[in-house]
Amino acid sequence: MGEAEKDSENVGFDLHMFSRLWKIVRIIFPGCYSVPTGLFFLLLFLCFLEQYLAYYMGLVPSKYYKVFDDRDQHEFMYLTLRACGLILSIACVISVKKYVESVLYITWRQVLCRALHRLYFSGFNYYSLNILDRTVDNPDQRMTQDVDRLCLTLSTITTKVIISPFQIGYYTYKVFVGTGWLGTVSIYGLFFLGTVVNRLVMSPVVKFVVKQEKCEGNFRFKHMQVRVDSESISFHVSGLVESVKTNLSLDTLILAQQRLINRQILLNMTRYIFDYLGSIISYLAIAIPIFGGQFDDDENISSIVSAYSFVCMYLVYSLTSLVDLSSQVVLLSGVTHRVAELIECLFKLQTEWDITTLHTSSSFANITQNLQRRSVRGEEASSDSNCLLEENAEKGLSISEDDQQPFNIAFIMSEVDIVAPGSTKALVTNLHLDIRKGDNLLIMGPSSSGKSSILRVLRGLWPAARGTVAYDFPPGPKVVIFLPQKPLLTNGSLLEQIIYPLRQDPKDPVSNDTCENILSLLDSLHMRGLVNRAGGLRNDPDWNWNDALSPGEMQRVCFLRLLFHRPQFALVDEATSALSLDVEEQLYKACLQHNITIVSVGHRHSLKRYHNTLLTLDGIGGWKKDTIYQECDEINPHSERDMSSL
Ligand SMILES: Nc1ncnc2c1ncn2[C@@H]1O[C@H](COP(=O)(O)OP(=O)(O)OP(=O)(O)O)[C@@H](O)[C@H]1O
Repeated sequence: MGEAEKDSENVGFDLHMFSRLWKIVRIIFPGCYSVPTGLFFLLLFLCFLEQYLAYYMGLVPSKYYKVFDDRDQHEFMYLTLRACGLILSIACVISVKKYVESVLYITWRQVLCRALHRLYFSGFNYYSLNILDRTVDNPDQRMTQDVDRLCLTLSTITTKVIISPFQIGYYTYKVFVGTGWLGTVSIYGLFFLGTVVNRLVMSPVVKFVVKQEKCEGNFRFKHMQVRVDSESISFHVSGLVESVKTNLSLDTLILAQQRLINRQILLNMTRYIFDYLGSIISYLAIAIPIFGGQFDDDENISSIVSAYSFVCMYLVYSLTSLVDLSSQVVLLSGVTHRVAELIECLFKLQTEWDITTLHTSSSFANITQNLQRRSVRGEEASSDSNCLLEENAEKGLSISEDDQQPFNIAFIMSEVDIVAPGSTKALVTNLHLDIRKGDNLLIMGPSSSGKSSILRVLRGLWPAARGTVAYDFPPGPKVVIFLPQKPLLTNGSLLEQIIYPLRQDPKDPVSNDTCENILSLLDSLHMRGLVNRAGGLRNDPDWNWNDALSPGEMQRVCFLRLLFHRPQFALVDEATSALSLDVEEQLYKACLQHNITIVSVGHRHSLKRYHNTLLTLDGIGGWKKDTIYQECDEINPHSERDMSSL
């Protein structure tokens, strides 16, 4: 059983649930003067007002009894008018209360989701959570559906829970005055019995809610897979396979729902038993003073019974409505556990990320300072690479916040072992590598030998199993850009694809000159047709770019990012594998012309022409570095074609 499964087995309606709920409450109430706090107190006020009006409304029937007994027509008219006023006020208060409740629910949802997004998109938490750390299932579902249910349930039950003590206290006093201690105790006895039975029945149901939510997430994910990969599935004519698998995840979900429903039978049974017992017990409570002779024979029993039965019933109602909340509390407990688990995991990843970032940048500073010291001492470098490092250090390799400043070294890897997550076998061992300006590096090797993994470790997605990885440069596309193996296209216009990872600021739109540059870049790659298809550069065609473009077009669009941003370093993973050699040459030479230092991962030998160092992995942990000697004109970006347009 996995760690995640063990955790979902250990959930219930207990102290752990309350401590997790408290964490969430601290997020959804960001401060004393925040909107959610204001809305919450307004809601509380409306709830009290509703109760106040309900009390007077409840006494109206008993007053009618008295009016009829007295044959008082004038009082009857007055009472009717008063009742109409009360009805109008209570209807207004309840509808405004429901409105505020809904606004509070969506405000909480926004606050909680934004807090989760902040953590999720901080550093590489989204990557770690989805790829590396598997302790939390379906984070997407937790942030969408579970947060929604949590906020909705919380907004409907919190005020009930808060005003209950006041409501119960007041009606207990009234019942005690009317029926004495025996009536009060019998009502309370019923409530405590109901609470104990409910607590026993409720707690085991929580884990079934958690399981059902998990299956719900898996089911949705399966549908999402089919949506994203519909073309590939169609090529395999594998609709039947996907249909079977989707039905399988549906069946698992239905089974989980059925199990939950089975458990809920008992919960509902106890709930309704206590509901109906409640309606009887109020009359039993009134019977005590009546049969006990507390009222005189000539007293108007029917109006007294009506008045007392109202307070008794209201006390019973207040108590049983707490018990009635059990099914909502079960749901709340289930989603609280799921959302809190996500928050806890994100906090853990955030802490790890902060430590790693601190470690890598301080390692970088230490390494570069050591290099400087060594060069001052005049130590002889033992290898070519050391010579170069020292050369760079002497030039004053300072890491600055300014992304326009030239960076001589972007990354340093020293004695690094790379191990894939969940594996024990090293893909690459004792790797020494520094990515420095002007040294275009090509990484080759058999499939699965760990070529992309080197980029993952450089990017900080995977930790190095041993050794030091150091990098320290400002974020943003002007210093370093990575192009992953799978082209990444976002939603939005063609312009947004090319300026990615920057985004259009609606207040400061991309200038016409920049658009002209982008258009000429697209022209030079014969991609003007795409601009027309997308309805213009700035137009959002509202399509899924991954479905709308061919793999070659996707690679060309992604590569154009490099030529648009012109970073100092570009680390590209098989970014031209779907392109013709012609286009590959055109793109690489443009990069060289713009003085972009390239680190490429690839299989094609044609790539050697654009690099001067070759790192070859042997697939069993070993590696070697060689210099690639070029014919002079081979790497001359101007030799064959004028690249100025790019
Ligand atoms: N997220 C992951 N979790 C666990 N193992 C992984 C993960 N990603 C990759 N691996 C494993 O790491 C190994 C190296 O993968 P990598 O992507 O670095 O290979 P590669 O040399 O780039 O291969 P190719 O040439 O086929 O792209 C593979 O065996 C792969 O299965």
